Amino acid sequence: MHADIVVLPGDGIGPEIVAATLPVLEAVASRYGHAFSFAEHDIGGVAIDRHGEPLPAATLEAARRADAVLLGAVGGPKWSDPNAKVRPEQGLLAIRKALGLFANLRPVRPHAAALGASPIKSELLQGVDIMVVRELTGGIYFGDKTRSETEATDLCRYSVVEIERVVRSAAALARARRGHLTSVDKANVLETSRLWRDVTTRVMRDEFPDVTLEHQLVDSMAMHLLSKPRAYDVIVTENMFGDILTDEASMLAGSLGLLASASLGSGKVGIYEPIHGSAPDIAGKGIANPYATILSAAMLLRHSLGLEAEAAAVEAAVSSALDAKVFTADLAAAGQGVDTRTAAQAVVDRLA
Ligand SMILES: NC(=O)c1ccc[n+]([C@@H]2O[C@H](COP(=O)([O-])OP(=O)(O)OC[C@H]3O[C@@H](n4cnc5c(N)ncnc54)[C@H](O)[C@@H]3O)[C@@H](O)[C@H]2O)c1
Ligand SMILES: CC(C)[C@H](C(=O)O)[C@@H](O)C(=O)O
Ligand SMILES: [Mg+2]
Repeated sequence: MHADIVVLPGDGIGPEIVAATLPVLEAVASRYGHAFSFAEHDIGGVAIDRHGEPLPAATLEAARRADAVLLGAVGGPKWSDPNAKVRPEQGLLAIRKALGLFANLRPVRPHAAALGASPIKSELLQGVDIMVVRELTGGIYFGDKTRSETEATDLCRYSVVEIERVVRSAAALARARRGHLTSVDKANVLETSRLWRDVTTRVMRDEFPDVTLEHQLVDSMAMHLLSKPRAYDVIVTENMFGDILTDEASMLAGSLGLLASASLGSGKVGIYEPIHGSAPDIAGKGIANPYATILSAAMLLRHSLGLEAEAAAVEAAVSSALDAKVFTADLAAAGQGVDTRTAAQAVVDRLA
């Protein structure tokens, strides 16, 4: 098949991990007889520097026309002045919203060879396989904001429709997996969470009676996630809770550099990006872990291009590289670790 992939490297380690991932997609294309074309565009801080805005119209237009979007990361100290008028992160939020990507799938599957990198006891991690579905275009991220000399506000708003559609996405995934959905909210305090709980209960009762539903408050969820991670199958939650819980969940896998994501809507185009950020502390050193981005490319093959065998081959190649202890510094023993390109090459070699 032929596919047009828009590539948005962004800032910090973004260009490094994206450059490491494109050869993996090229290797897939050559092994399976596909033709992928890559068109690079600016987003985030680099777009502010070059175009004065974090999401240039040309970037959004290209993304709309593409089959899929592969993104690195945005942001960094250069653009983090609290009084700055425009921020790199606005570009990311704007493209998610503009493309209607309301469901952000973040799989958490600790790999046996990397268990030693996790601060959690290995016996709690065996067999952990969680899919977090984070609502991505609503909630406090997108509500009205105000700021005066003496106070500031961020409005948290959810509509019934916004909750229904993401719960349906998560429940469909649960049905195809182990049949269990955990909905995370703060219904003991927040009105938006009480609506979330009511809508979720109704959708599950009426449309997914075969999927078991459990409600969990977000604070205790943060604890249970580390103390009994095997108890979870699919977790669905609102935007900010999902952001925070998935960075926490990365510690089950051993590194933020291992967690991939797919941002999906009702159309064909999705954005595929690691869950981590631009990692300013290691940017430019060539040592970032590329596996999260490579695994995001696997999700791109699966969800936007429908290439299941190819996606599975990329995942198997990453697993095999991990089995062979091809570890970047975040996974390796102190003072050790291969560079970004070496890790990515190990994946390419296994696909050849
Ligand atoms: N999707 C995105 O583009 C995205 C996501 C999160 C944060 N950010 C932005 O990134 C900037 C930095 O944020 P932060 O430092 O809080 O979070 P971060 O995720 O960039 O980094 C947190 C820690 O994890 C490490 N890390 C992250 N990715 C890694 C990788 N692939 N390999 C090895 N180590 C890795 C970093 O070195 C750092 O120590 C901020 O501007 C933030 O807004 C962007
Ligand atoms: C950079 C930021 C806007 C973003 C988010 O909060 O969605 C990031 O943390 C993520 O997880 O993708
Ligand atoms: Mg985040």
